[in-house]
Amino acid sequence: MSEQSPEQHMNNSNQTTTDTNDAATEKAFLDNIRQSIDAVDCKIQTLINDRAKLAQQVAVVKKEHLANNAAAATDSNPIFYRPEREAQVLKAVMERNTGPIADEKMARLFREIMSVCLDLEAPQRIAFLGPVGTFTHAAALKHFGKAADTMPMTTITDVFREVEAGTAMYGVVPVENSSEGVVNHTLDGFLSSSLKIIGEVELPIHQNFLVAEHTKVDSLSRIYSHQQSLAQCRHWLDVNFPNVERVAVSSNGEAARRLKNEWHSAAIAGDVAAAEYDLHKLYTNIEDNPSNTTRFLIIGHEAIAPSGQDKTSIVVSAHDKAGALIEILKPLSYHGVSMTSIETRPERPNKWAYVFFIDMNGHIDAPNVSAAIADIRPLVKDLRILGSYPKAVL
Ligand SMILES: C=C(O[C@@H]1C=C(C(=O)O)C=C[C@H]1O)C(=O)O
Repeated sequence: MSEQSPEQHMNNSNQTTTDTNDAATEKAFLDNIRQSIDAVDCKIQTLINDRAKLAQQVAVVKKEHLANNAAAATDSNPIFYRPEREAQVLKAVMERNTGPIADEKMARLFREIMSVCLDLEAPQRIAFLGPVGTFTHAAALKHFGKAADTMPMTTITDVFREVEAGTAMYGVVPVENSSEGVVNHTLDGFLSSSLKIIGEVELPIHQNFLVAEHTKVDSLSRIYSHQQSLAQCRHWLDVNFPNVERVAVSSNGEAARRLKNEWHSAAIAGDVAAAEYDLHKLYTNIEDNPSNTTRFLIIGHEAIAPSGQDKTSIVVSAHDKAGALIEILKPLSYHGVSMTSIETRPERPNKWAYVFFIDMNGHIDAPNVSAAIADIRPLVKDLRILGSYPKAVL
């Protein structure tokens, strides 16, 4: 170390004193603000617990109601989950929000608080199209919150079966993707099941390029993903990894899982898979179409009360005659009900016969919706109401 003159030393120590003073002032400021944060946290914590206690009171009322109506009850367990009420709570949070936290982020915080409150009333078992880390898993967590007990299923049919059997209380299945179209397995599931649609959830599909800690990024020889995700990132892959083999696997979750034992592979998958398998997001939002969205349905047994902003889904089996579809749609227009989607599926086992899945705005309890459906009934071979449910809020 070089010798310093007394003068230099003095200068240095003056400098240090000033720094120390600045640092001390800053620390005092921060300590002060952090004490205020601690005080606010204390209040928030007490209030969240107050909210949870109120939810427990609601649970007691629900149980008493069931006990008092035991003769009429079809099930020995009360229904704790109320999607229409949850949708109203989330909408109210967004409407009264003044910031600086964005409306949707604030609603997501409340989504998690409600999830924990509902879990306290009764843990919710939710079957979803697995494995863990798929977009359907992300949709289940988005809809029910992280306190829900999510159960991965191998196929869409398994999700329907678990909910029918009561092993799971609700199920989450994909129904349509904005670029790839409808998921036929899900629509067909309703043809052989009496389950209802009790909710919907939309998820923007953002893909990440994932690597593990041990991955040698310079020597990649394989990129795993579900074939739909590989297709959604085709252009990005052509530009960035034109010479690396793309391997389609059964799901994005499976793609992420494979990286555990392979140092020369990468995966394309969403955030839930990255977190679940502890992977690093080397590149984010690599999908070619940034507005790519998938819609999922929540299936269950109960009819849902109106939330104020609802949809109704029906499936009709049309007569095999010219103009049948036009006749079916006329009552919707006559009663001022707006149709949000229509899908056609073959009515198996009848060859060349078709069923139509029709979604419309409004709850079945709304006079115009029930009148339109009443007018459609005599025009078709069969009509089933799949459910009325709150429109996706988040
Ligand atoms: C508290 C209730 O039960 C559940 C929990 C909710 C909540 O935490 O706000 C809302 C609806 C239900 O899913 C209720 O029915 O009001």
